Amino acid sequence: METSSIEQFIEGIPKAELHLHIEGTLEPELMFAFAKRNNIKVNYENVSEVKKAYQFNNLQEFLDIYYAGANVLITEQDFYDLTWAYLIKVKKQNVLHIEIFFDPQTHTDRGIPFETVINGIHKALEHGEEKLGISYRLIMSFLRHLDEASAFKTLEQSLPYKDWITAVGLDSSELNNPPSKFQRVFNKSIEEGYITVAHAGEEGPASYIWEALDLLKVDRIDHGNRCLEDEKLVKRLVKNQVPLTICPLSNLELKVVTNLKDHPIASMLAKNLLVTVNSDDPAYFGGYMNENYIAIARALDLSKRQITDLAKNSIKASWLDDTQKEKLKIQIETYFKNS
Ligand SMILES: Nc1ncnc2[nH]cnc12
Ligand SMILES: [Zn+2]
Repeated sequence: METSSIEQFIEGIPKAELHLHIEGTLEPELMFAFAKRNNIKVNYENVSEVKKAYQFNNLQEFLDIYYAGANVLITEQDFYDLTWAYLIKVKKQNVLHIEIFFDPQTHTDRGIPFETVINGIHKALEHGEEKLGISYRLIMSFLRHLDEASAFKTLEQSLPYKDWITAVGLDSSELNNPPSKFQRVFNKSIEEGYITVAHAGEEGPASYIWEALDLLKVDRIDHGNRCLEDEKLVKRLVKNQVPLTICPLSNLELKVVTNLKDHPIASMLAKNLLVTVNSDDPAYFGGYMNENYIAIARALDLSKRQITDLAKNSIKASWLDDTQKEKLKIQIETYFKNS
């Protein structure tokens, strides 16, 4: 049997995506299409001008452009089309399961009803499951630069759609917005039956990861890069096998790391942390799932065995039921053996 290249191996391996903001999949072409049909002015003349503007020195510089981009999303059809375009992309990348974020406040704060947003996304996800065979979970993320009252209002708005939403998350500007700011909202979310996750340790200190674990009772940490600064924290994450949803190209583009060769994923794997590879905001950071896997595999010279373990981690860290997890892990291992 001819052995496949590492790129071919990555392209074909079954995998799950656990850290993806649907608003971060807004490709410039789609931005212009939505702007045109909704009669909205975009700050750029054309696609290449948009791409040129996507140069960031930190998280905040990215967020400013990302929230401006989301202004073109108005109708249920826009949210449907955005989600559908993402599903088509990941289907081609052998992604079998997705657990994705949406940020309701980005839209409700500009007068778009909560129901418009969730109806469009939910409809596309249902069609994706039915027609493309991609299973999914939806995570409603609170914007941490806004106040607790706004998060509580968003939680209230979500309750009629509880059956469509598995978890709540926490994203946006991390520095000076610690998880503790949202402890009461997260407690109430747990009472309502939601699982919890939070972005922590992307730019913020390791103490924010402790807070996410102890105060927000999170099931996974999104990013978590800076956990390595605290040995006691690493021990806790390893012992409880708390998943970290790592986003290599996002880290590079937002200058969380200066070079992928120095990415902490290598020492995370060595320490037996439960790490997964994800795309975060692929339209802004230059790559979906496979591009992220390929970039990190090339930079760190990962073996097919290590890539297989990362793909299996994505299943282990997901909220699929145990039977489905076993089935998919066997599918991934069989792929490895036949490669
Ligand atoms: N990488 C990221 N960190 C925090 N908030 C975000 N919202 C979208 N992408 C994000
Ligand atoms: Zn993110």
